[in-house]
Amino acid sequence: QFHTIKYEDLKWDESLGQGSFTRIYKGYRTDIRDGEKHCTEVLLKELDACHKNCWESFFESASLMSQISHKHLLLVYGVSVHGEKNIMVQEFVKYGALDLYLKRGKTVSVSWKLDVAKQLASALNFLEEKNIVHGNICAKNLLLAREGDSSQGISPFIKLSDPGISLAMLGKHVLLDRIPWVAPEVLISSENLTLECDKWSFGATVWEVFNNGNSPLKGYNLKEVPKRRFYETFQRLPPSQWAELADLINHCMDYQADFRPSCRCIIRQLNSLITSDYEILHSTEPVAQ
Ligand SMILES: N#Cc1ccc(Nc2nc(N)cc(-n3cnc(CCO)c3)n2)cc1
Repeated sequence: QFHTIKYEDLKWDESLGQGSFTRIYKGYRTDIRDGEKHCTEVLLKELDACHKNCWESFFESASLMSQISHKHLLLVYGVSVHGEKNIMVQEFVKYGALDLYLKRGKTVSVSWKLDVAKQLASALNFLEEKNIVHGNICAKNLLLAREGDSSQGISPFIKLSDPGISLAMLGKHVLLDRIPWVAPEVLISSENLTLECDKWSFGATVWEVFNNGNSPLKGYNLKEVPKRRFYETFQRLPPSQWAELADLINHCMDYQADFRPSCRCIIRQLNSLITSDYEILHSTEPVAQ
């Protein structure tokens, strides 16, 4: 169900950070194709040795991404096992995780943000049609392959990363850390992980993109108020001043899973968001009059 890659064909470069129970590195993979030696830039995602009991879930995530291909889904070349090391070899996506890109203070236009939302919605629609639940939709798992340039009319290009270790394997504290991306019903039991949960996470991710990568509950992480209160009191994320966008986000983040919109409905609503007036009224950069 996935390609195995020889450890000796991999070379580690700099460390790029970490995910849940994993560390990521820039790296290179040498392979011989049609008699020629190729050296490809790759992203090496290594499962922490102390969580090696999660290796099945780690490889399940790799296998999921290897079995389906879509332009907005990350390409996973395969996996490599070497002693205690479990490594997923992914395509190296040029600009990395979208949350960090946005936090770095890159000003992007409203239409740039809408393009990203539409691309994520099309990836989700593809998964929904195949009845595949991702389970970890968030801006950190959106990878930016092309920056885009609104002055040249070039749109950004994102790829949805692998879901990583499944929620069922993660401890309660990791699940609490995923509020408000994780759907409320999943917090009760990871058995409740369905396609509808990805709609909830989609809403939280669109909120992040339109709030320049800011964490939705930044002020909330105070110790005295446990994050679970956010769900127990049916709270909502601070609404965007763009009413139609706020409605779409709240519709996706409906506490009733079956009230959440289908992907087709999400795509229709995104396409109906007219950027023109909003762009002029609210854009940060001056719009040519
Ligand atoms: N400076 C810089 C820079 C960093 C990284 C990349 N490239 C890349 N390619 C991938 N396939 C996956 C990731 N990645 C990043 N964070 C996660 C964890 C959350 O999924 C995964 N980054 C490019 C530039």
